Amino acid sequence: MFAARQSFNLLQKRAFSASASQASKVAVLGAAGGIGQPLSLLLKLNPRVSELALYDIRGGPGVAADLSHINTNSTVTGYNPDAAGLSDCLKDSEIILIPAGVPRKPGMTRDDLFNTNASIVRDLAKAAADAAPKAHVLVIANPVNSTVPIVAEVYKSKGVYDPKRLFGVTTLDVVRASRFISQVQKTDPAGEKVTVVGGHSGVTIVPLLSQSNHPSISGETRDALVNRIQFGGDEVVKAKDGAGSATLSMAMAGARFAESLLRAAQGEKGVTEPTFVESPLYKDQGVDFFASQVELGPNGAEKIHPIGKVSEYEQGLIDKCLGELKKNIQKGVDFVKSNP
Ligand SMILES: NC(=O)C1=CN([C@@H]2O[C@H](COP(=O)(O)OP(=O)(O)OC[C@H]3O[C@@H](n4cnc5c(N)ncnc54)[C@H](O)[C@@H]3O)[C@@H](O)[C@H]2O)C=CC1
Ligand SMILES: O=C([O-])CC(=O)C(=O)O
Repeated sequence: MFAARQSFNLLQKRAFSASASQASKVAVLGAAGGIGQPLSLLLKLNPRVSELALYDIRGGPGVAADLSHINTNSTVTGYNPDAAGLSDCLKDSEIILIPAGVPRKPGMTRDDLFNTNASIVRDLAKAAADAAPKAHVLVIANPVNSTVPIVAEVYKSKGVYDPKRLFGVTTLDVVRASRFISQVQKTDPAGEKVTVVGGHSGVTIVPLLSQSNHPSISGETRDALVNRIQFGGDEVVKAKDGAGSATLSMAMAGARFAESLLRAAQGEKGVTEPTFVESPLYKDQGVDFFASQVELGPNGAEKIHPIGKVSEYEQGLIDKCLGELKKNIQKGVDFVKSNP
């Protein structure tokens, strides 16, 4: 408790000493939702954020008023869909996070969300491309494997696509991977770094345990761990029993990714995060987007790291991933072509 209070005080102190030259406006679209609210809270506590702009089809101003009483320096403004609400929210943003969209219920796959979320993401992408074409766009709404290509197609159609500034947020997969492996190995998760590549659903999530601190994990232990990382989202969907999917852990993961981008934008070198981006790694196999470790810089994705050495077992997982991923990506591209 004492340690938690100490680190919170430290965070507050840093908030008050953040320099004005580091002004960064961050917009959250879907800010009143299960992810949007705790994500906005974490961003309000981040001293690198100077202005927080919160948009939702309902409830944005309420969440903003609540957060605006927190005694950190950033301003918080809420926006409704009326008048120029969305474009005012987006204007001058450096980062746009998109958790807008419906979550899963038990028995559903992420792809089952496509019919509802594809058009939500397409419309928000249109507004973002018009109002803040240079912002970094962080797509959280599922199915990420398809919603990221949707944003890319919208930006292309408006002539403003920069692949270095579009990211599918897969941070939760590595957050889970490090937690789950620490539970098996009885270690501190803070020291466990597990690379997870591919996409963000079921078999497209490929943990590379051979590159972790525990490369010798094998047999049933390995299989169970890989399965738990691939289907970790289902655990939460089942436990919430119809009330949605991961929100709090996702908020932490999204805030971590935004913080990494801001650190990189503010000049820090060597900042890397795993993320689903347009990638050369498997383009020769017709897979244009792929998540891997990416070095971030002021202009976004500076360097896409190669996968590195993988075991035969992991190569099998990657092969399975690529087939599914290719279909998911194509579905997003086709959607925008037929529903511009
Ligand atoms: N990338 C990832 O790792 C994860 C992604 N997700 C996804 O994030 C999305 C959001 O999940 P939750 O926050 O739990 O859902 P939620 O239903 O609690 O919140 C969604 C919010 O979006 C808003 N919204 C709907 N249409 C909108 C529009 N056109 N413009 C602006 N706001 C709009 C709703 O009013 C609501 O406040 C889901 O698609 C979910 O599958 C969830 C967890 C992890
Ligand atoms: O499982 C879901 O539907 C939400 C999600 O993407 C995750 O928790 O990884």
